[in-house]
Amino acid sequence: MENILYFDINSGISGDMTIASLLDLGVDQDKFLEELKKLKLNGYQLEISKVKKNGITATDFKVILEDDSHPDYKHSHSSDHLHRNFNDIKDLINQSGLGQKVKDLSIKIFEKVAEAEAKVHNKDINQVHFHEVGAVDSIIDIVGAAILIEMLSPDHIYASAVSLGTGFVEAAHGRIPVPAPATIEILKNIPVYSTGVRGELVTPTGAAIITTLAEKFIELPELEIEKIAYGAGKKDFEITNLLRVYQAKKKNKKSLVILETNIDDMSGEIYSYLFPKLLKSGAKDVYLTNIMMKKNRPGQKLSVLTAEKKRKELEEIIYRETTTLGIRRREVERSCLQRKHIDLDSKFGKVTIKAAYYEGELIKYSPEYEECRVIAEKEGLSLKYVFDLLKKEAAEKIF
Ligand SMILES: O=C([S-])c1cc(C(=O)S)c[n+]([C@@H]2O[C@H](COP(=O)(O)O)[C@@H](O)[C@H]2O)c1
Ligand code: NI
Repeated sequence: MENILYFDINSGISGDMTIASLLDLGVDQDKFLEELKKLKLNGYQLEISKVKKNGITATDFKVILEDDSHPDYKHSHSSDHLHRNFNDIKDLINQSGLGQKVKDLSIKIFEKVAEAEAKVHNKDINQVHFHEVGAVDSIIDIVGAAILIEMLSPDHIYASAVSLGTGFVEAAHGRIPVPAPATIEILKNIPVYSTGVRGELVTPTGAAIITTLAEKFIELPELEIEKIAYGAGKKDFEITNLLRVYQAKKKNKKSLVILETNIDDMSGEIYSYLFPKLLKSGAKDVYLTNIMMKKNRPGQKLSVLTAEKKRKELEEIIYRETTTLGIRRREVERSCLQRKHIDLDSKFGKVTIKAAYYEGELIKYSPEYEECRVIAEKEGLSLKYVFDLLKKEAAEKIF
């Protein structure tokens, strides 16, 4: 089973909503606050409370800024927002006592905001001065989200498509359109939509956090939901302003890819060269099926089963080594038994026994074919005899 976090972004996302929703999952608040203190940042208080939004109980996370005469809260000319650049923020994070994973994740999130700001304002990433996003509350939101993710340590994080909002919002730059330019820049190539709700549902911080965390933006996949949590948004819109997150389990079904191509004009010798080459390069299985093709030509369907990360390399081999001009591909799910390799001290010496378990129960085992073949040849015995003998020995000595 894999641990999954799924963010349901039906009314947008901001930094404080992310923290609130993750806290609402029930993580140890004291430990979270202890970790945050490792960031050498002063001049703020945190308030974590339960609130009701349209009758739904949610966690609210507030950063309350203290007296702005504090050294950590220097005024800018235009507002009470501190102007830090990306390097200042990186230094602040790197000089903290936080764990390396939290530091790396926090910097990655800030980098997204910096890149987006640089693009929008046509500046170099290190020249960008964060306004709102440089302020204490955004640093807390981003580093806090990284701390909570590290504390929860999910195997995978997924999110829904992102609901954006419309209209205009007051920012340090003036009255800017919703989604804010930095927000929509960060959300390029991510599925987004608008239901026409007036208001800024997604902030640059929220966009940067979720695009850094989520592996995929997908509809809710097949999951067993264990906990449902709500993080409250500060503003009230015509919709309930909540970020919902599911903590769930997913059965360990492996997703693989099948590459297929039909071939009617290739010598058999090529296949005998191709098969070991594909297997050595990461194919999990390679097989042929006899087919009757167009123009009544008998042919072969070549099928190659592989993990997605090996797909491109295997496709290149198929293109270079065969006569095909095109390859079909489709994702397939595979379940598999847990397997163990066990050493057997047999009468022929050490032999590997492959054992297979279904939900922890041993259901089959067999001696390794290659090792049996070598023994059969060396001893002048039939392969079947060696197999049967070793299986019996394994039953007596191991199982
Ligand atoms: O300060 C920055 S980086 C900033 C840039 C932009 C652009 O789109 S450009 C917009 N804003 C607005 O500031 C507030 C706060 O955002 P947080 O991410 O800190 O919550 C929000 O309204 C943004 O649209 C800030
Ligand atoms: Ni900006």
